[in-house]
Amino acid sequence: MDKDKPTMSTHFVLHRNLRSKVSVLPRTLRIVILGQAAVGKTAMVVRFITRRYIGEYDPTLETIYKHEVCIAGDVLHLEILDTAGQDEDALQIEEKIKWGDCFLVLYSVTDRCSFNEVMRLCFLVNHIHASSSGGRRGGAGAADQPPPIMVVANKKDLECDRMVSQQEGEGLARALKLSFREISVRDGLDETAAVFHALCGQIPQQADSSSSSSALSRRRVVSKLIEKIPRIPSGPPQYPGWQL
Ligand SMILES: Nc1nc2c(ncn2[C@@H]2O[C@H](COP(=O)(O)OP(=O)(O)OP(=O)(O)O)[C@@H](O)[C@H]2O)c(=O)[nH]1
Repeated sequence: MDKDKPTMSTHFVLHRNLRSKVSVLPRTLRIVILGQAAVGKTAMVVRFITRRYIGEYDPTLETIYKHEVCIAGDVLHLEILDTAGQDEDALQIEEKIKWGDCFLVLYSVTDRCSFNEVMRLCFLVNHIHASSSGGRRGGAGAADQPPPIMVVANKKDLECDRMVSQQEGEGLARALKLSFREISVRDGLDETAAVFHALCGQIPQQADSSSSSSALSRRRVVSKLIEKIPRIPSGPPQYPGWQL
């Protein structure tokens, strides 16, 4: 492998020779990034896809990023919805949650309000997914399970401004029975990539989430709204303010 090649991570890059060894059909996995404004949602997605760190704050208009990864020999097409942290109406957030297969709920360790919002967002995700799977019981497959959610604490590099301890974050995630990571998107490229890796690893192997009946019915409902969100194709878009 060419060490000098500007790729995002050796664990995640899909090389041509690897592609030929993969036996299963690629699956599409939709990840929704939730969290209050300025917690680092856009910085995290862009860091994961391009390795670059955005040092400037530009409030997000919703964007869907597309990216391809190979995890444990399984090719995944990722569609990552970077939501706007600004207030939005309940219907909009519901549509986005219905669109997703799995979720990263972010807060900043320097912002207690963003931490306080985590529990509400996690309950919302579980509630909306439970309702949209039609209350079916006893069915097989991932549609009846709560969707994978990971709680992510960002900006741990800002120790002097810390308002939420790591123990508090771990305690909340434990109470919600969710996985938890504390990271610095600014300082930690590998730990940022590991968040996505771990989330993808929580998806049941047998579940082709892009074609299950409940996923399809959810998506019919939300497709009109989501089509309005700009899509960023693979490859690094150029923004001012990016640093390596
Ligand atoms: N120190 C530090 N700053 C960070 C880190 N991650 C993101 N930031 C900064 O936090 C600010 C907000 O980051 P964004 O990624 O725009 O936040 P967002 O959650 O997408 O915000 P909205 O678009 O309003 O929802 C930017 O100035 C980033 O550079 C980090 O790990 N450490």
